[in-house]
Amino acid sequence: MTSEHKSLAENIIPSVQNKQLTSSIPSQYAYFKNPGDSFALPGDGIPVIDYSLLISEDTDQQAKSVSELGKACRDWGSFMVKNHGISEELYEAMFERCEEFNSMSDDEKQLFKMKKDVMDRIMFGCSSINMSSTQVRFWRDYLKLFVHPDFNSPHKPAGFSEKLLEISTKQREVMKNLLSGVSKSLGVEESYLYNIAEMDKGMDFCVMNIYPPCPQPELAVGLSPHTDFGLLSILIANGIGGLQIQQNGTWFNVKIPPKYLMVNLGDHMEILTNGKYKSVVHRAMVNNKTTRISLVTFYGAEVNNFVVPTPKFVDDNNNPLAYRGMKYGDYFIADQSSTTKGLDLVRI
Ligand SMILES: O=C(O)CCC(=O)C(=O)O
Ligand SMILES: [Fe+2]
Repeated sequence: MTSEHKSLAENIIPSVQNKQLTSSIPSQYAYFKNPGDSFALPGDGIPVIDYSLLISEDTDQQAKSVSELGKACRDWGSFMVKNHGISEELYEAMFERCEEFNSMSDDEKQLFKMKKDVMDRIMFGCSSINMSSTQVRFWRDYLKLFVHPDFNSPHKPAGFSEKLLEISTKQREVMKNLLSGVSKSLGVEESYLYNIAEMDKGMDFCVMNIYPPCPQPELAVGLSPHTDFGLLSILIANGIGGLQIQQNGTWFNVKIPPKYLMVNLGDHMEILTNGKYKSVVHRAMVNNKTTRISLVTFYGAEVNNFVVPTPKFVDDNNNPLAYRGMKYGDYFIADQSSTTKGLDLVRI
């Protein structure tokens, strides 16, 4: 078993479970150089979209919500969603299963490690997926799953797969309505983004991030700054803070209230809109008290869909073509496995 396939718990935590020995992290996990580098302001101004209004039959209410959504996409590239109709109990039950997964022995978890490449339908691992592409290790374990068009999930712990399927199905509906709202906010037909990216056959990629308590949280990082691939990502966490998003160069702490979803616009929203809406830069912090778990689903195009800026958002004067086209599957593979990542793969 190579060390990157072991979980953090197996690699590091047993040796630090005895708290007397736990004062420092191994040097390859030291990310922040200065104590102020992880500073962020309170994210109280992060927009909140009322989903019930977005899908309301009342056209005035809906138009108001669409306009707020457009502003959130332009100003932040991210927003929270309330009144989405998915029960808090379902998410709580899911996080219980996530904790059970985390408590399984390393040998059990290794059943799900990457066997071939980043297109493996189920992948468990530690730190980042391709160790050679990041110099510093991330303080996290992950379980990556393709959940659409075919649904994949570990067969244990009991109930994990059932709860995840229920969440995937319900969130897909929310994603579809959010894309309708975003399309309307762009002045195009409501099914525009969904159809152009062939989202009915779209690749939904779900990642469970597990960030164990860290003895030096001011030095380590759970995930370094990045943007997500796909049109948008829906993120929930087990009530523990750690996510930070960047707006105009300033970092903000995200506190996701229970019953809310966090939504981040992804690179393919930026590409399709030729930069009118930007994917949001974000990172994950760790703490020294509690294991934080986040569950993120990246909603992207059909794997063979050639994603290219929409002509409507390109003109020779103020909006020259800013990104070259690339097949979604190729972008995903490159982003996950090469040193060139994210929009640098396609920026003109
Ligand atoms: O755990 C978080 O809050 C962030 C996770 C994330 O950004 C990701 O998985 O891409
Ligand atoms: Fe992310």
